Amino acid sequence: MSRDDATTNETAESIETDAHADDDAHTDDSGSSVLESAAPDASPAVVAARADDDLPDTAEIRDLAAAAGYAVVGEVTQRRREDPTYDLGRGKAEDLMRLAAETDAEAVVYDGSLSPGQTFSLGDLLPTGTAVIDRPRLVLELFADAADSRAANRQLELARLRYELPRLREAIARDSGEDVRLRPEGDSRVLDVEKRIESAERALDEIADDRAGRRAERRDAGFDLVALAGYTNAGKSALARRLADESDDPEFGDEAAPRDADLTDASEGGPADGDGALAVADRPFETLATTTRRATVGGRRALVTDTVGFLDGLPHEAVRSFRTTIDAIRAADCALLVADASDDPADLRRKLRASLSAIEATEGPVIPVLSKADEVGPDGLAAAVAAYEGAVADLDPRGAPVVNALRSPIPVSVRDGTGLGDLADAVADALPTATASVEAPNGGAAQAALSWAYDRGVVADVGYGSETIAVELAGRPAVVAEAERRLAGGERDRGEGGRVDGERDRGEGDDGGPSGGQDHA
Ligand SMILES: Nc1nc2c(ncn2[C@@H]2O[C@H](COP(=O)(O)OP(=O)(O)OP(=O)(O)O)[C@@H](O)[C@H]2O)c(=O)[nH]1
Ligand SMILES: [Mg+2]
Repeated sequence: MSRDDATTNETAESIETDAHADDDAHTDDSGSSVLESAAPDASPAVVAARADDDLPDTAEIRDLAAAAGYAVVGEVTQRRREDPTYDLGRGKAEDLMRLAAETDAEAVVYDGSLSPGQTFSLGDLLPTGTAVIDRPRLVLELFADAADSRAANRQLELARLRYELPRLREAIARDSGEDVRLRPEGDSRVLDVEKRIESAERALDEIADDRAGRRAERRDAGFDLVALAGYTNAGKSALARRLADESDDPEFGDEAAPRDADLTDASEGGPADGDGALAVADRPFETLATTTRRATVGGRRALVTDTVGFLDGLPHEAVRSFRTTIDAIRAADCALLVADASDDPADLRRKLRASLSAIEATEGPVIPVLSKADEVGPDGLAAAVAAYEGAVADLDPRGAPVVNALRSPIPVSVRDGTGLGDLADAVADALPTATASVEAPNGGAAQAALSWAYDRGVVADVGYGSETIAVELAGRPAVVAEAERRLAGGERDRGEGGRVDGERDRGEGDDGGPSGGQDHA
């Protein structure tokens, strides 16, 4: 059945084997067909999806399933409103059961969040041994294979426990029937999971506190914090590599980076939180932990943090579990929201909406980056900008105040260098900046202060008079104020920065945390 045929009537639905491998498929009597070639080590799975208004597009769930090690051997899709029992309508769920049996599927990969009740009902309907993997569970499986740092493991554990808890409650309630002794509340297994959730939350709080402390230290050392955010596979890591001071990117042909260029988050106890590798690949969730590297952006000394990608269709709880990513984006002095300009505009809009909803709010400005600009012509770029504007219009600023922090979108290609200069200018413009002019008697003290200021990247110009030096300072407000104090002999108190001009000064405190007041375009 072709997709066009299927969409011609109101209850359009379809059952197919792998549409991308039609050559290998034969059609049987029931209208479903069987795919005969699957990777030998991959588990056969049938993909199922339902959408309210249109026949669902299964490209993304297929990619995710493949990345998690499934070979998609068939597909069942339906346009229909949600059914409370199976999500799919009963007839369609029975079709799914038959197709799963026919293909010996080890799993049904469901493109959506199933309630615990729906998961169990579908599991009961499917052949024994066919697992029900909904979208959030698929993501947990993907991460389970690769999480190898303390933070990533804790986040994964928390997401998994939050996912399991309502399902455990449902299982106990189902077993109990009329038996009042078997009630989920008070059941030792439920209490145990609740306890483990609390402990995982506490552990993550500690990691988050450590990271906040480290952000403050890095700001005190004069660094601007720039975070790369965006949907999975948008091109974040490729851009992070490009911005990093010395790139070791084999794909884009730059020279190798010495390891000490990486600012590892080694105290997290694992390599994935900052081994500096910044892996780039055309698959979802290549990056599973945040990584921070030094960069010079628009003349500013910055630390660029690459983050874990967002994904549409995950419950809020699951997204919240990935705190290190969310925190890094929210607390950055400037975040770059990377979106793939070569995506179909409807997909681009959906992915941007999902990313912005997950971010919710930031402390600093957000620069939208339309990546992979080399893959689209001027019309494609215009369509991407329109999709971006559509996504912003879709969101309510009360629920997602981040939309008020957005600057103008910038098309960028890491491959051919398009837009990188514009991006650097935009970042420099978005970062909190103060300027000051100081004249100090030339001597050992002034030279020491000057060297301190150089180390923190805030010296814009130095003029030598016969007995004085005139220093122009520009950079992070707190650092400029401190440099000015040191140059002036350290007599004045910190707060009385005197001639700090304070353009776009965000009133940054000594802890380096921006405290509001920034102007958003
Ligand atoms: N043509 C083109 N491809 C790009 C560009 N930037 C990234 N890509 C490709 O896009 C794919 C995804 O890039 P990544 O940098 O791994 O994307 P990501 O956002 O870090 O993805 P995750 O870590 O999986 O969330 C890779 O195949 C890159 O080679 C670009 O400027 N042009
Ligand atoms: Mg990445």
